[in-house]
Parts: sequence; structure tokens; C-alpha cells
Amino acid sequence: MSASASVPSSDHGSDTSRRPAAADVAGILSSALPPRKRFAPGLILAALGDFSAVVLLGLSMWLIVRAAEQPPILYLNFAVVGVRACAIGRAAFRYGDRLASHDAAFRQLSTLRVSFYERLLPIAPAGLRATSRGDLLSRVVRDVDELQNYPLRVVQPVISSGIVLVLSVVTVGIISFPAALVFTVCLILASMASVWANRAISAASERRISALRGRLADAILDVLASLDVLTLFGALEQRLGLVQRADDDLRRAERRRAIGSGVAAAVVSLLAGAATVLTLVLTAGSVSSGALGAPLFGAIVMVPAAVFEVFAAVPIALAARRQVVASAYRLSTAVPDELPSGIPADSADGDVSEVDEVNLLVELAGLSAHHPGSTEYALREVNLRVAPGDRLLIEGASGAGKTTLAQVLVRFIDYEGSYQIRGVEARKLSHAAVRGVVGLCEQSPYLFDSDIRQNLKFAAEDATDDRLMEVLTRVGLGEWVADRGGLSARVGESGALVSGGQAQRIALARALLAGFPVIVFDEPTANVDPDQADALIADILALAEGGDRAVIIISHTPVPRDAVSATLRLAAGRVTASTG
Ligand SMILES: Nc1ncnc2c1ncn2[C@@H]1O[C@H](COP(=O)(O)OP(=O)(O)OP(=O)(O)O)[C@@H](O)[C@H]1O
Repeated sequence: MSASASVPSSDHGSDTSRRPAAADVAGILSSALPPRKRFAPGLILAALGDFSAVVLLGLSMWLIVRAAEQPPILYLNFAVVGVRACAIGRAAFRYGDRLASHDAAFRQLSTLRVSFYERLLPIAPAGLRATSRGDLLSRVVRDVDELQNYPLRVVQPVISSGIVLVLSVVTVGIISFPAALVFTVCLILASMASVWANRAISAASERRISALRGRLADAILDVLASLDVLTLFGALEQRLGLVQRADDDLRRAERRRAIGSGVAAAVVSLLAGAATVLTLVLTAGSVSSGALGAPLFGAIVMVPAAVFEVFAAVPIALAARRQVVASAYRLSTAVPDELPSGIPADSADGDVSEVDEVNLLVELAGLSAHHPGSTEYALREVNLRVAPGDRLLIEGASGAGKTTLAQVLVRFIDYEGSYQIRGVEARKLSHAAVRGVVGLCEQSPYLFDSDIRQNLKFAAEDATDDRLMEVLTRVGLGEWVADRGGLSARVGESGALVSGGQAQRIALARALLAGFPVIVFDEPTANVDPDQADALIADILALAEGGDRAVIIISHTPVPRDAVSATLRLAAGRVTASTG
């Protein structure tokens, strides 16, 4: 079969834009809810706060009317105490509710975010190449954040206001049945009207807001990442136009959402007024006939205002639910349920540290591989052996499969055939075990916007400053670091304050600190001044001196043959020549 042979179609399942099963969204929503024992205190406090607000208004009115009748002060005492208790209770319960419910939701949020990263990790980096970064960022940040609204602004308000509404209607019903009937009818009408207003005006916009935020983040990231190219080619205005359009669309959607909420709130206020007037009209007769005392009449007439204030949380919760569901949907489609074909599954079975000393570090036999989502094999039937002390050069034209081989060696991409590490088949090893043996220094090593120390220490947390300086000196950066004022010198965003060669040498130092027995260098001289390239290659190859480690250099720029112990030439994914 040729290098461009197709992968059997059954191998493919890497469509990350699939429609999620409803269970995915439901599962994400239920995982956004804190455990019951954390959720319950906030819910109880919220219900108590709402109930205090309703009782406060009713009892205050009762007190005012009863006081006007000038009874002995003793008769008013319980109401005076009750009003005070409800006023203080309302504020205290609400404060406690905010504290308890936000604490529970934020704790759950951190669990959610970690679980999202855990789902993302197995497919990174090879499985995420087709995903736009801005949109992914918006999913990881905004959509995960949005899920905190599920317990806070959807479930809790609906349950607590539901409890208070039922209690209020029942209490009013005991005093006056017609008043309770008016309440119930007005509440049902308010529910229907606010749901309708929301649906008709803002539902579609609410569902689109999360996706529009992702589009805006994408457009902004695109401009920021390529600001220099866009400026040089005079294309900045046009790209800014895309940002502007994404921003306009998002603003329009948010405005419609605000209009929908405004109309729903207006409808609720209108029906609250109608409920008050109707209660007044329907119960006035009972007062003149003496069936209902004036103080109770006053209380009942005031209660709708408080009850509808509690009810106002319901349409807001319905709107919030739509947006939360849209975010859950985006999260469910961000990561496929199954690993896409071409991405290796992590195995927890074996560990190379248990293996007795085996002379061969890496051995490939008939190894083939394809990129996730691709139908073409990028590597075919590759054989390779690497022992300690080896300095292997892999060469080949652009597109020959050199980088793919490097990615297979560190298990970013899966393989067919055999790939053994110290005699153990790599697919039986955990990714961490493989990456403990084989390290990769990429063409453009990523440098964190921090100091030199932090850029090295993540490879060896416990390394002392002396050890860091020793390694930096070994890779030829000792003097440079000293001139820059030591290990606290910053490297700038993406290494903007260091040259390509210095960045490669920092990556080299990292690899040394991590102590990989095999280090793969993918085009280490690609961003390096030609004058410095030879010295860098010589320093890299020198790492294998002493025979305790092997170095694999991938390069399509010439490397002196006598400096390496073996060469492997790739063309269209196949080994066409090998020496050593
Ligand atoms: N993410 C990807 N998805 C699908 N195909 C890919 C992907 N990356 C590379 N390929 C394809 O795999 C083949 C080998 O690419 P690879 O990057 O390994 O070549 P290379 O020898 O490293 O080239 P260069 O020297 O230009 O970096 C090419 O045909 C390329 O188009």
C-alpha cells in the first residue's frame, strides 16, 4: 500500500460537531447541581427570606389598620415584634442564602471545570487542531461559568418561590377564599404571559448568546494573534470589521434578551396590580358585612404585591435556563464522547520503571499512523531502533512525516504495528510512563510569560537555582542569563524577549532537567540564525555523549553525517533510506 493509502472508514469517528444526545445535556446540567447537603441550606434560607418578605408586608398592613382602631397596646405587641423579626429575618436570610448558595455553586463550578479539562486532556493536542481556540476558550471559561446559574438562578429560585407561593395562597385561602382564587388565577396568567413574552421576544436570542460569545472571542483572538501580519498587509481594518460584526450580533442578541425580560417583568407588575385591585373589589363586601375584619382585609390586599415580587424570579429563571441549556449543549459538543480515531487511549496498565534494564530504549517495527480525522496514512511500515548514546538524524522533504513520527513517539497520535519502549509495547503503558522516557522539544518551544526560573521549574519542580544555572550553562546560556540579571529575568509573552536560538536552548535545558532518556528535537534550527544553527545542533548532539541518553533530531536542513550515529530518510511516510 502506498503512503497515501486510505484508513479503513470504520476507523473514523472524530466528528466533534455531532449532535449530542439529550442525556449529555441533562448529565451536564445535573452535574452543575451541588450535592443535596450543600444545596439545601441555601434553598431553605432563600425560602425563609421570601416568606419573611410576604409576611412582613401583610403583617405591617395588619398592624397599621389595627393600630388605627386604637386597641390596648398589648394587642399590638406580637405584630410589632413580628414586623421587626420579619424585617431583620428577610435581610439575614437573604444574606445567608447568598453566602450558602454561592459557596455551594462555586465549589461545584471548580469540580465542573476540572472534569471538563479531564475530558479535554486525552484528545489534546492532536484532537483539538481543528477546533478554533477562541471558541474553545469561550466554552471553557464562559460556558462553564454559565452553568453556575443553573443552581443559583434556575433551580433554587423556582423551588423557593414555588414553596412561598403555595404557602401564601393557602394562608390567604384560609382567610378569604375569593382572594386566594384571584391570586391563583393572576399567578397562572402571569406565568403564561411571561413565558409567552420571553418565548416570542427573546428565546431565540438567548439560545444564540453563548455561540455568539464564542464567535466574538474567536474573532478577537484571530486579530490579536496575527496583529503584525495584518498590519503589514494592510488587512487590519477588514479583520476589525469581522470583530465589529460579531460584537454587533452579540449586542443585538443581548438587547433582545433584555427586552424580553423587560416585557415579562412589566406583565408581572401589571398582573400584580390587577390582583390587588381584584382582591380589593372581591373582599370589600366581606368587610362591610362584618365577615372579614378591617386589619385582615388590609393585610390580604397588600399580599399580592409581595407575592408577585417573589414570583418575578420565575420568568427570570426560565430565561436563565434557556441560556444555561445552550451552554451545556456547547460543552457537550466540545469534547467527543469517544476518543476520535487516531488519538491513543491512555492505559494505566504498565510502567517502564518496572522493566529490567533493556538496552533498546525505543523500537518501532512496521509502524503506521494517521492524523485524527484524516483518511490518509502519514506514516507507513516504519522500522527504527534507538539505544542509549544514539544520535539519530531523521530527514526528509516537507510533508514526509517527520513531525508525525515525533508525535507518535510521545503518544499524541496513535499507531498501528509495534512501538516498544524498553521492550514494553507503548499502547500498554500510560501516557505519563511513555512521556517519562521520550521527551519532545518542538519547533517553536512554548515559553510562558514568566521568568526563566518558572520556565524551567515546571520540568523539575524541586530543582534548586544552582541546578538550574548548571543546566543553563551546559546548554550555553549561562553567561546570557547572568547578563540578564539571573533566573528572574522575564522571557516575555510567547518568548518575545528571547531569540529563536535562546528559546530552543531554554527548551533544551527543560528536557535535561526532566531527565528524558530519549529527547526528540523537531526542527530545532527552524527559527535560529544560520550562524548559530551549527553550534546548536552540536550542543544537542553532545547531550547523548556519555551514553546515558539518546537524541533524535528531525531536520530538513543539513546536519554533518559524522556528527550523528545513524540517519533515517522519510519520503511520503515511508523509510526510503537508513544508515547506522
Ligand atoms: N493535523 C493533521 N491532520 C491531517 N493531516 C496532517 C496533519 N498534520 C500533518 N498532516 C499530514 O501528514 C503528512 C506528514 O506531515 P508532517 O507534518 O509529519 O510532515 P513533516 O515531514 O514534518 O513536514 P515539515 O518538514 O514541513 O514539518 C502530510 O501529508 C501532512 O499534510
